[in-house]
Amino acid sequence: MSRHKLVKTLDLDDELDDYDGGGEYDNGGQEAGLSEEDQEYMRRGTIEVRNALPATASHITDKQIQESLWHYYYDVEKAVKYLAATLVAKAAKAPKQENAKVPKVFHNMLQNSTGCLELVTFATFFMDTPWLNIPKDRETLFIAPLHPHGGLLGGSSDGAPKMSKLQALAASRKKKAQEERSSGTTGVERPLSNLQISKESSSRESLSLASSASASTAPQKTASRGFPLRKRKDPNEHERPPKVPPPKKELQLNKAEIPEEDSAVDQAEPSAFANTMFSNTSQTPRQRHDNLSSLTLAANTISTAANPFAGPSPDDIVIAAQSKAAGKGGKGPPKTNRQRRADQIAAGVDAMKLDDTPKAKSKNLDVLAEFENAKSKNAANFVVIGHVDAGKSTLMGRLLYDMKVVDQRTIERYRKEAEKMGKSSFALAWVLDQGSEERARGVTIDIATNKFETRKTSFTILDAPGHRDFIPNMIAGASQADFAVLVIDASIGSFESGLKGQTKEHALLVRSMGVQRIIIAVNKLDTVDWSQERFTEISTQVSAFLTAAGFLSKNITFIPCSGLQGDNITRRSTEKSGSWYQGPTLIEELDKSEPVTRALSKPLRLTIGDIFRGGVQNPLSISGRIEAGSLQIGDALLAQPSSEKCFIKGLEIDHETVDWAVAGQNVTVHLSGIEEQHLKFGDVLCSPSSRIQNVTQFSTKVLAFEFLTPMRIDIHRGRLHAAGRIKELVAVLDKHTGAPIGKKKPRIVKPGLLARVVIELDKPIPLEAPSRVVLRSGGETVAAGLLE
Ligand SMILES: Nc1nc2c(ncn2[C@@H]2O[C@H](COP(=O)(O)OP(=O)(O)OP(=O)(O)O)[C@@H](O)[C@H]2O)c(=O)[nH]1
Repeated sequence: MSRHKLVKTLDLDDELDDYDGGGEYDNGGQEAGLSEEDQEYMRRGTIEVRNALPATASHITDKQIQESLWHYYYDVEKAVKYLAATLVAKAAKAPKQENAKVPKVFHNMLQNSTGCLELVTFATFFMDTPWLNIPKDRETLFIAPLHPHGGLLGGSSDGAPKMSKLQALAASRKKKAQEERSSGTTGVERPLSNLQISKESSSRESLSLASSASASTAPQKTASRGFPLRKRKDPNEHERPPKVPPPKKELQLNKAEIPEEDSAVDQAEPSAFANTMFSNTSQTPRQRHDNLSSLTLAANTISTAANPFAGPSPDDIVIAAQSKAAGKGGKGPPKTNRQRRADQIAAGVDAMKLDDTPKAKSKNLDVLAEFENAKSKNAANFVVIGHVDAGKSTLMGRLLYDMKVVDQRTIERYRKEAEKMGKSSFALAWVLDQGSEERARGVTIDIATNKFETRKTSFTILDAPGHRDFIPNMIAGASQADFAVLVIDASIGSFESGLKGQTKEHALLVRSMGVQRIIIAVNKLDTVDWSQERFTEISTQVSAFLTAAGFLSKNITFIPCSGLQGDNITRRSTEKSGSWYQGPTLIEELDKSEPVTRALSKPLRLTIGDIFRGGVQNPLSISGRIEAGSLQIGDALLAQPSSEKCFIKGLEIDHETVDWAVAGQNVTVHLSGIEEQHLKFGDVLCSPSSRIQNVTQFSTKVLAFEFLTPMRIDIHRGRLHAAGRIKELVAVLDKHTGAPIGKKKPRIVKPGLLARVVIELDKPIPLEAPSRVVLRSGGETVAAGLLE
């Protein structure tokens, strides 16, 4: 039978007849609403209650007994107790008085349901509830507050018998202020006079304010390591008369142009805040800084301008008293309010970084000439890619161990710790997987970098995570790589599943990001008894795929190995069954790396890979790879997209202090004149004279990995991730010539096709041709390509 038929056969009237309305019983006739069973209970209960009640309860009606029985679910004992306590005991008292205590609302409520409320009170109604029968000696004693609250928090203090000291203090200030105002002292003069910071308190402030005007001498480099120390303050500085800062524009205006309080109300000057928010947007960052600092000053001024609080606030008094009490024998006398205010201003100004003069003097080196003369080793970065658990970290751990970068003792320690976690096989991987989550999960999460050197080359390893969830981190690593090492798990089943998984995706990604050379480590060959057949099978399949992906055969090398056992990594395999391989070991193949061409003479581009605080006096530092150009200590930099200027205070390469660095090097830069909030991963540092532009739209030639339509996407360029959308599919392109083919503006681009698309970004980001970008959507890589 269909559901419709079922519905049709329902007789609504019948259904409604059966419905009793959900109520407990009919008010009009209780008996009428009771089932036969209930009626029997009620009859018997009434008799039992009647018998149990004392003779003095003869006035209690059957209806009242039945009400109580109904209420107590036919519990005779409770009903008797209730009736005795209410109707018998209270009968002696004046019913009028009792009723007067029952709130009307309660009357009504009971009237509706029981009709016998005139004898019920709150106390009696709930008297049988156990939590109310508390012995007298255990009852809580409520003590009403001595004085009602009032005054400061908005309540009226009228009628309050006493005021607290704080309230009294505030009230007296308010009064005093009103008196002052009526006697002619304007609210503007006071803050201005407050700005004349007293000699004894203003050394910090004057230092901060004056420092913007005076160019500081470049600090000397520390002899030890890291980067130059901040310029030490003159120890006698605080004894000198303070340099009074040049008055700020807004404040001068206040003083000169507000003659009368009334007119000030009518024709108020724009506030510092308004100036900052609505002034010409074309102003320089420095001007914005100035405005902001004015804002801070004004904010401090405003806080002191409110006359009732011109003196120490009640909080100040309490804090001062506390510090006095706590600070007996402490660090000197508590500061006065004025001193504290001066400190606040100084801190505010400090925070605004008025002083963005370089902290380090440039040696004005000819960096390119220095680089030529240095005859440094060839340097190469390689990214280690492959499907999850292919053995990438283990292989690199082995390499570092064999190259004596990591010692035996460390490996033993890792082995013991890993054993405790039931992951002893991961001991070598722990050399790179340093994070506790990585170790606990046995999975690489973020790029791990490490270094080792051969006679010819200084290598930087970028160990990428294999898990698909961390592909953005892999992209970040790949963007810094000169070539790639693709690790493949040769064990049965793993190679096959890896090929479907990230083996192909990673290889495609690195190729799309400009990597041309790839070394394939066919790993875990120990698990297939060094089968040459397996090695050949894997090599053939992968080679076909890689050439299709655009790698030239001459740039593809296969090496059979076992990272866990160390075969063919830095030494030839000692396995008999592996003797068929006579090719190079991994390290020999790595050492064949050609010197990488560096964009030395191009404008500086340094993408921020990491931001941290550390080192002497906690400077703000970043690290990343210089993609183009060069830099040296003392250079001015511009951070994009924030367009904030900063200065190089110190430089480090491989934990060694250096004076300069060039394209291709991974560098740590200690910065001055910039706050952390103006920097993000993926931001670009450039030279202010040849800045990278922030863009909101760009055209790119991409290889589609998935179907492309006008859709939302994430754009990845190294560490830079940004949200945006494919605004337009311009054309499908010929893979060899790059010329448009088919119809213009296709509605969809199929996987495997090359296409030109226009991307629109949600926010401006620093991008320029010929950057390589990866487009991802819903956790999938949908395309990768080159900015045009
Ligand atoms: N038998 C054998 N096992 C290996 C070899 N290399 C790695 N393994 C094991 O494979 C597992 C995964 O190794 P990892 O080095 O963490 O793999 P990974 O590719 O770095 O993993 P993700 O970075 O998380 O993708 C560990 O249990 C290793 O001990 C090898 O050559 N032979």
